[in-house]
Amino acid sequence: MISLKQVGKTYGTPGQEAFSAVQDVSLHIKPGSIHGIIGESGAGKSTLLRMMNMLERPDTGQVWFEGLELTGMTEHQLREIRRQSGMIFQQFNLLHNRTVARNVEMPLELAGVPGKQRRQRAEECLAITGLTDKARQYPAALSGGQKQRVAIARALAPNPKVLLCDEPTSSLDPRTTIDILSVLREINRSLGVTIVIVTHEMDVVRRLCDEVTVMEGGRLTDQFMLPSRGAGRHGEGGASGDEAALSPPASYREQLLGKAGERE
Ligand SMILES: Nc1ncnc2c1ncn2[C@@H]1O[C@H](COP(=O)(O)OP(=O)(O)OP(=O)(O)O)[C@@H](O)[C@H]1O
Repeated sequence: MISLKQVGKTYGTPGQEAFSAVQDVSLHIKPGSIHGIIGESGAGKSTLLRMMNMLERPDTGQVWFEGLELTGMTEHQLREIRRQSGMIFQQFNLLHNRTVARNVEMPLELAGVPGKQRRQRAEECLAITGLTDKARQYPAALSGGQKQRVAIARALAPNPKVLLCDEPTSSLDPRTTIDILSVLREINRSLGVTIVIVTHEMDVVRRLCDEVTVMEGGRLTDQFMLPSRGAGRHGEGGASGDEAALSPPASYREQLLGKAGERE
């Protein structure tokens, strides 16, 4: 699905000290999987995610998407590829002067899809995320969890193969986090959409992911599969987001596999 081959990214302008945000990372995202990228603040997780659809161009290495090498493509060529990869963010990024339905229609408008088709697709996507009754509301009238559902519906509108999720639950309370994770899980299960999710919360990985990559100081320091997603694995709490954020990266494997193992 997506392969990163020895990618690296350095930030900085001439005259400033360069900062190496990601170094020599190789990673393969399997089709149909839910892949977590976990690590502390500044570890390079978002940069890595944004390189997957070339919103951030790597300085070194290659990015492959569905057998196509993106690294040499022009912005014009990348636009089509980006339609196949929806993105969602911590802060939802909705347009406040548009209704919920018109937010969801937005990527279709940009792609030149005719109005009737757009409205129909927006309805379908809002049904998938359980927001049919909110179509005519404005974002200001919605809760955080509902706003994120709108953002997910909008990302789904162009029928992407993958959803790239950058800390999608970090501004939500624990109950709403669980709701959003179940929406993502259902999208993966019923529509076959591959999901890549960046998070600093151990519990998000534990509840949702099949495989996890650990980032530390711009480098990939560990990668492992999680036991198959069963009722036991989803049902229990484990470390809270705050505890997880304080955990040293070296212990992610132990904590994730240990906790999952206990419940098996
Ligand atoms: N556009 C930029 N210009 C300069 N430095 C940047 C830029 N974007 C990111 N960085 C730096 O690169 C490093 C990695 O950032 P990145 O956002 O990828 O990390 P992260 O693991 O996602 O962190 P967080 O969880 O806090 O978002 C950080 O030190 C950050 O300050």
